[in-house]
Amino acid sequence: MATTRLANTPFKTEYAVKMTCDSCVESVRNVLTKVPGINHFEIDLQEQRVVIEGTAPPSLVSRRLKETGMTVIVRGQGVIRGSHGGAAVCIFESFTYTPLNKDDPAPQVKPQGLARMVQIDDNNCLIDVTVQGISPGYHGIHIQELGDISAGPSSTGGHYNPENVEHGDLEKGHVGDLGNIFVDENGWGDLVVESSRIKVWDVIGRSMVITHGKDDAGKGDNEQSKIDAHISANATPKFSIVALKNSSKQLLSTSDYAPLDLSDWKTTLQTHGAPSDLSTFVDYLSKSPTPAVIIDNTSSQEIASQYPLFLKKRLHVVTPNKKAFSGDFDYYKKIFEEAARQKRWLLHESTVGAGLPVINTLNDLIRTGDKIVKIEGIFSGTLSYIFNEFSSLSDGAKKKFSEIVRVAQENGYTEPDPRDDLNGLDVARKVVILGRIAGLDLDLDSLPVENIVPESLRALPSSTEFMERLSEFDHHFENLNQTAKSNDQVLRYIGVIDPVHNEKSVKLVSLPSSHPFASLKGSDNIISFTTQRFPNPLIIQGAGAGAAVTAFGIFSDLLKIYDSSDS
Ligand SMILES: NC(=O)C1=CN([C@@H]2O[C@H](COP(=O)(O)OP(=O)(O)OC[C@H]3O[C@@H](n4cnc5c(N)ncnc54)[C@H](OP(=O)(O)O)[C@@H]3O)[C@@H](O)[C@H]2O)C=CC1
Ligand SMILES: N[C@@H](CC=O)C(=O)O
Repeated sequence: MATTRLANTPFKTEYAVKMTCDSCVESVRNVLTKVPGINHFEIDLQEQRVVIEGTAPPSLVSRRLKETGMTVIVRGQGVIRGSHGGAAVCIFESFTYTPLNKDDPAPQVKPQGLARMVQIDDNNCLIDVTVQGISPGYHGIHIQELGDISAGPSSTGGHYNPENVEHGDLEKGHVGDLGNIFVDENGWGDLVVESSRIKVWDVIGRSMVITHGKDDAGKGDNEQSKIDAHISANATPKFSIVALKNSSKQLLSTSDYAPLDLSDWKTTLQTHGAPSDLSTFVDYLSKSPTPAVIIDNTSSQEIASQYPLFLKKRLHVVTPNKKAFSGDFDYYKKIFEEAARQKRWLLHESTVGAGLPVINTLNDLIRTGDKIVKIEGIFSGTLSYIFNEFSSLSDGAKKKFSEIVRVAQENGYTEPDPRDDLNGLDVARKVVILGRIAGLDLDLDSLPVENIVPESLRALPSSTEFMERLSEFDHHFENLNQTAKSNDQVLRYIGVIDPVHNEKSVKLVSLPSSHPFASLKGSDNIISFTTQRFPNPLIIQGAGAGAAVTAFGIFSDLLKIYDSSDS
């Protein structure tokens, strides 16, 4: 079954060869006279057709012909005498592909392709695959067990594996393991394989899937490699981190964009990192042979102001950083326009509610034509945690306000400076972000925000000093709490957007215990969307701060890019 072995029975193959002149014909003739197993051939310049009879495998013939620089496609095969063994065609379409800008006059090439399968004799099946519009590099290609493509690759089952063996290569792996197709920098790729294990009549009615990643042919150093190399239709894709930076140092991988060793990344970054330089960092990423995403995990305005540059350099952007989306309104519009122009994603699900699907839900409500009546919620994990701990109607030993703020900081809920939570600015930013998505021309200056940082602590130069002195105000917060409690109420810090009555605010309120916001736990956020379709509000609730859930939100944005990315 090796690709250069001659077939047992002579057969006829027709190739489309892009020949433009007599010298092309001469080159083809030269090649064909040297390939073993060719009994007879005819070359037709006008029809750009070459017909070959013999036992030479088409994979070998087409490889040799392509070495002349001409485009070669296997057009069809058949036996010379006697009955035909059977043939089938599989058309590749991208299940998840959506052009980023449907109005673009020059939309990206839609991923598509074709696999022709011909049973060239009783034993050998020839599969000839051509694809276009796929990201450059190697992609695994498999015949799948099922032909159900109703849910794209995920409904096609596993690799076709009638011999019940481990995942591997064409020789010994699943019968459906065809190896990898190589796609060039223009998005074109082809592959010709011959297999004595595949029979056309066995695979008709099944399906084929081309994966985003390279197939490791079962040679990976993990258990999954023996099953599907982590690239089956349902597997979570793997991303490579090839560049890393903080405000002082950066690490870039080598010219082959191999993943960085992250086992002790903090030390490696500190000890081996080069001085931080955003421009070399972005240049390096922009030259990646596969689609690259820059993840801005800072709260830096400086980084947020560089998004147009990232997008121009054809990088997708994913971020939990609220600055770009809640700052200057013109800049906000500009970055989305640039993203559309460059056909890059600019995703920021975790800017509101960390990993909770808040922005997605709001976008979906609006895109499907719903009318937003009111959005209100507890948008700060920090303030939720603080007031859930500090203000409840149950009795029992309570911690002081300043102690609770310290725990919120230790748990990673707070902004780098907790005053950015307590002053309401972080909630205000989230309210602005949601308001803008809902179509309001909203900005931070026009939003009434209640700042609960005691006045004399606002100008302190460092967050450390602020934390040291916050206890001086424990009695002030305790008084607020007792007043609420005496009315059977609890303190909660909420944000409200009411487009119908043009009201918006961010404030500390007292709510009765029956209110859904009163019974929150931990650092949970709660966001309630009242819409025309949802007069009883659609409510999203769950942890709204902390490393794990924020990383989940970022990861889900990455998956969205992965799912749509063939460019
Ligand atoms: N924590 C949470 O629960 C959530 C956070 N977010 C958002 O996520 C972002 C990060 O928050 P968090 O991880 O808590 O913050 P941290 O302060 O813990 O981390 C910020 C990181 O950004 C780096 N950084 C700052 N400026 C630059 C720069 N100019 N270039 C490169 N790196 C820089 C810092 O590096 P260095 O140490 O060198 O300064 C640090 O590593 C913020 O925008 C926040 O609002 C969103 C949802 C939830
Ligand atoms: N500090 C923020 C983190 C997320 O944006 C919060 O407490 O919610």
